[in-house]
Amino acid sequence: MTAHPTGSGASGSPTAPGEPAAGSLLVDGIGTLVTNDPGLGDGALGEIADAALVVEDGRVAWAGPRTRAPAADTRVDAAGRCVMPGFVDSHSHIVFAGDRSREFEARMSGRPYEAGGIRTTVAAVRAAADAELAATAAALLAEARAQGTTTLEVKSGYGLSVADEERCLRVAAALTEETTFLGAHVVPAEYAEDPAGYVDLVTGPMLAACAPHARWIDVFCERGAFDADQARAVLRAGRARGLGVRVHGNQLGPGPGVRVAVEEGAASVDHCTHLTREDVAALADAASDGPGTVATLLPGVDFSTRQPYPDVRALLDAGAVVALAGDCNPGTCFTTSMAFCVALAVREMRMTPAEALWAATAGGARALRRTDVGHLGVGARADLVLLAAPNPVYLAYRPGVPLVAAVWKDGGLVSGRP
Ligand SMILES: N=CN[C@@H](CCC(=O)O)C(=O)O
Ligand SMILES: [Zn+2]
Repeated sequence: MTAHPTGSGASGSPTAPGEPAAGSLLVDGIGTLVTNDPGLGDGALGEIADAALVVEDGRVAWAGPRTRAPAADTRVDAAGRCVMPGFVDSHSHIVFAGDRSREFEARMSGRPYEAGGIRTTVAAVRAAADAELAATAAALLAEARAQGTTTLEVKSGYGLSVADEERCLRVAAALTEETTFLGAHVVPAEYAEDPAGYVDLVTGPMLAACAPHARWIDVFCERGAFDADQARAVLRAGRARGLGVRVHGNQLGPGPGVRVAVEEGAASVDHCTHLTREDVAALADAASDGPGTVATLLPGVDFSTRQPYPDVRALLDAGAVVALAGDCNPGTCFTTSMAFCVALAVREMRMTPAEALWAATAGGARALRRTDVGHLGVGARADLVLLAAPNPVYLAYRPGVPLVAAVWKDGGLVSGRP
């Protein structure tokens, strides 16, 4: 660290928006610092009151009480506000085209959500140019980032042909390293009479074209999409190509999604709206044995589809690892706000504010099997959020209010102003 010998902050102007910090950066005067490192501070969030944090080379170099802070080349004054790790949103479908607001309107008038709505977006994506897909996705990524998301997973799944899935993944890979091949989202209309043929396409030529752009493979294991055997075939083919596996499951009703995910060693099973006692036990067992399968809950989906919320207390009481993610998509949840999801999880699912914030940061990192994000321990990526609030409880306490004042990614200011 380029530290100065004084204990007080060095002088220097705050980093200009978009510019990476040159040299070391001291963020001083932090009212509450959330580190998610219980070795550094109080509780599961590792909270430190009246704190400071030093960034160097894009990583956290020091975190602790401000009275002991080393100086640095540049200083930012948090003026008593909260600093937390950036949100790790481990589930999104932001590469799409078209508009489904009328489908939402119909749903709010009583029509149930059905997986078939996905095909509406598939038709729009197939008709859209790459540049249109890229512009929409980049705008949504910027929107998410301005609200504190510093790691965002992005799936394909609205192309459902070799060429369209491949170009959706190329668009995603230009935005994030957390890309997921979801050719097995639903069976497209042209394969309606031959679902087995579509699984062969996904596990064969489509996977071959998409794997170079993807880190993960995913499957929607649900009535109306893919059954347990089809899901296993998809996940195994992806794993054989070196992809990590994840599953959409138990969204629309009880089903085999969780069981398949745990048995196939998936990093995460997402939705988990309808769980049996056996599902909860399987997720808890998985958590006690190796990296496990994280239960990723998507409360924005349950909100926007008028579904019940998952039984998160059963999961937490049993010892499962829980993440919260946004699932931004045009059909079931068109939000990029992780703060909104945290507020829903607290109010509607009865998570404590600390549980919800952990799940939306460290939990998301676990769901992506990442150790460099989701916390602010020494060595972590300096992905920071400065809140216009003294502590993180405000995320749920002031729902719907834009509380994110500034966002740094890898130590560089990418949104807002300190
Ligand atoms: N459940 C499956 N896929 C998306 C929905 C996509 C859509 O309806 O367009 C989800 O995560 O909710
Ligand atoms: Zn999804």
